[in-house]
Amino acid sequence: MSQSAKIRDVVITPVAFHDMPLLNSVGVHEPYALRSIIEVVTDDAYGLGESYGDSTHLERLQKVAPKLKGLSIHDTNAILNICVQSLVDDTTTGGDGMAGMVTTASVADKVFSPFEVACLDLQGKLAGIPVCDLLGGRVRNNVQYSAYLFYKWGGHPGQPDDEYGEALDPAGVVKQAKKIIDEYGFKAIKLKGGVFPPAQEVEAIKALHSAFPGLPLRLDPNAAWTVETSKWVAKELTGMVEYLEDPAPEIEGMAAVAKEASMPLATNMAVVAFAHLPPSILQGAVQVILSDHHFWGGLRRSQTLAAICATWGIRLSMHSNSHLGISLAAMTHLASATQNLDYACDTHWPWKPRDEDVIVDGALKWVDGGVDVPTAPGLGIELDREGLARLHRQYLDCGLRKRDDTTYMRKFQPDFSPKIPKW
Ligand SMILES: O=C([O-])[C@@H](O)[C@@H](O)[C@H](O)[C@@H](O)C(=O)[O-]
Ligand SMILES: [Mg+2]
Repeated sequence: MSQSAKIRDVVITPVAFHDMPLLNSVGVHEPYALRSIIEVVTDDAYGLGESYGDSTHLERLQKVAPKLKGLSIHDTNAILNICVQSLVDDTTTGGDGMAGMVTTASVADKVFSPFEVACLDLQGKLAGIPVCDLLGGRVRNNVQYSAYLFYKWGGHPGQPDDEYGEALDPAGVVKQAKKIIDEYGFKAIKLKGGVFPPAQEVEAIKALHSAFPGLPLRLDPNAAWTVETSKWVAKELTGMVEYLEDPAPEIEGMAAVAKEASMPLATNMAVVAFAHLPPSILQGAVQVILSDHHFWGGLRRSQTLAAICATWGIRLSMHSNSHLGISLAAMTHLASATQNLDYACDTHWPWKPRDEDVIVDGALKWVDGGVDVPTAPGLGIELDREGLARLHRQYLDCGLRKRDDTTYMRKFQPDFSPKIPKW
């Protein structure tokens, strides 16, 4: 093994960036979102990964990191094995920055993912080729993302309104969509639901349908509806949405809705690990899987998921959570090199302050609702050490150590219940 392919060090830095009060079925986003930034270091270079920033997840990353020293950046199978073995007794669920919405993803896959991405970044740098080439080569030069709308408060309580302001009814949602689309040029729209009674959210989709005729729409209540309610919504929105995302909980609930819904059902909650695929396929529960390399075990395992989906006629989209530029770069390389990942991907990018990131500006270019796939070696991004230090300082000062949308919501609405299904 050449010296420069050997892992000399792994550095994990927790960071926090400002977030807006976005509403969902489990509560509301806190003023800061947490992430972890992973640097895998060789003698000559570094590779970057990004993951969740909750303390439980950070502890898991820290447990694995020292064991990677001395391994080759090409031996990602050995890295995965170390993750599996180190975490075999870890049966705690959650603790990963998903606020209890995704609870059954594999712990080892979540921990492995940022190390794998960082190794691919290094492999690309070493070979002088972009990560998408390591993944089979780009099939698209620009990866499309959707306008990801949220019901939201005007600002965090006690603070002035943010640049997006309030969106609590159909008119507010349409106004938000116009602002986001004007700025980014998105060509598909997703509304995060599960916040208001379903009839109100149906009205919001109808308002979007009139305001943006022809644009593909999606509604995602994060399993806040019963099977019967889901069937009613599906009927109301026939011909208006390209897919309905996680209307009801669990594979069985989705399967029952799928029997009657006219549109495809999509998920990032019921099917979130390889073990969920057989029962879901057997029951015809979902027609679209929202992949997410952060919990499906990295970029290559996401491509394995893509191959399984292609085999079984399941379509692919991409899920997101609040994230920074390293994740956006990784998502973009993956989608550019995965033929059947052809729905516009989700991203929380517009909700992040433009001046808060850990990568040097300019590498990721938004063009016509998508990101141009970087052509520089590796992920095509560089670490902005000043930005990293600033967001790490923010992490230390903000006091948050896990994402907890429910507790934050209860400060203002003490009787709030995150129980699903709600309606
Ligand atoms: O950011 C949020 O509130 C979302 O609800 C997120 O946590 C979900 O995981 C996600 O975007 C989804 O599609 O379910
Ligand atoms: Mg979803």
